[in-house]
Amino acid sequence: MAGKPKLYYFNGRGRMETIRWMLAGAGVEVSCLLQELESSNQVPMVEIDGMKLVQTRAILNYIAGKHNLYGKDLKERALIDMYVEGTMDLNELLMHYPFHKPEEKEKQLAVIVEKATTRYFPVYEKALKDHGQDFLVGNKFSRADIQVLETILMAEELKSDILSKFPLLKAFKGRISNIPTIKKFLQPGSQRKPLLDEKTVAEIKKLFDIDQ
Ligand SMILES: N[C@@H](CCC(=O)N[C@@H](CS)C(=O)NCC(=O)O)C(=O)O
Repeated sequence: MAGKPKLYYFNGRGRMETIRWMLAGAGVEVSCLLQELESSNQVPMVEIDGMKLVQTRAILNYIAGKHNLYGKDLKERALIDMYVEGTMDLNELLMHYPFHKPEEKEKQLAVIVEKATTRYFPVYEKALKDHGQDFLVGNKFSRADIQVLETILMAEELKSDILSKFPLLKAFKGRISNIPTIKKFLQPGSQRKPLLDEKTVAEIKKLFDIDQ
């Protein structure tokens, strides 16, 4: 039997966090290897099924395909990709937020809130309204549900009422958070990482030579 996937990354969210979410949603346990991470490594890197995979999307696609989280046919996959790519655009802004200078943060938060509430969340709200189902695509739990929930929770950390104009998305958040694998991941002690603190931000900036 193949062992647990090994995750190579720093001890924080970054691009690995969505991979952690995906594996958790699929009910897969992981090992995390932090000590082997150097700035010359391409990360995130995941050792899985005899492969050492880099590139976040390639890793996510593999895990989602392997665990039946990627739709039943090409059309469902296209919809899932569409929702996932949107949420990854927003996630990218949220991920970078802790790295902004204190004096830039207010402006950056306004950009995030504006984009979330006018560009991205309305698409999910409309999809849920139009088909009236519990999940975003194909009436079945998929990676789109996992990734949209991850992004919603990150956005709420910065603005707790960000879903106030999105009642269906709010109900969706409650439903997906209650799926047993996700519920477990949301509890303390899981591999889920907290919002980056200043000390970790400084360490990451140093590791990757980021001057922001
Ligand atoms: N396209 C790659 C981007 C990987 C990436 O940018 N990784 C960051 C850490 S999360 C990094 O290595 N930054 C430092 C650098 O690019 O030199 C992916 O999605 O995995």
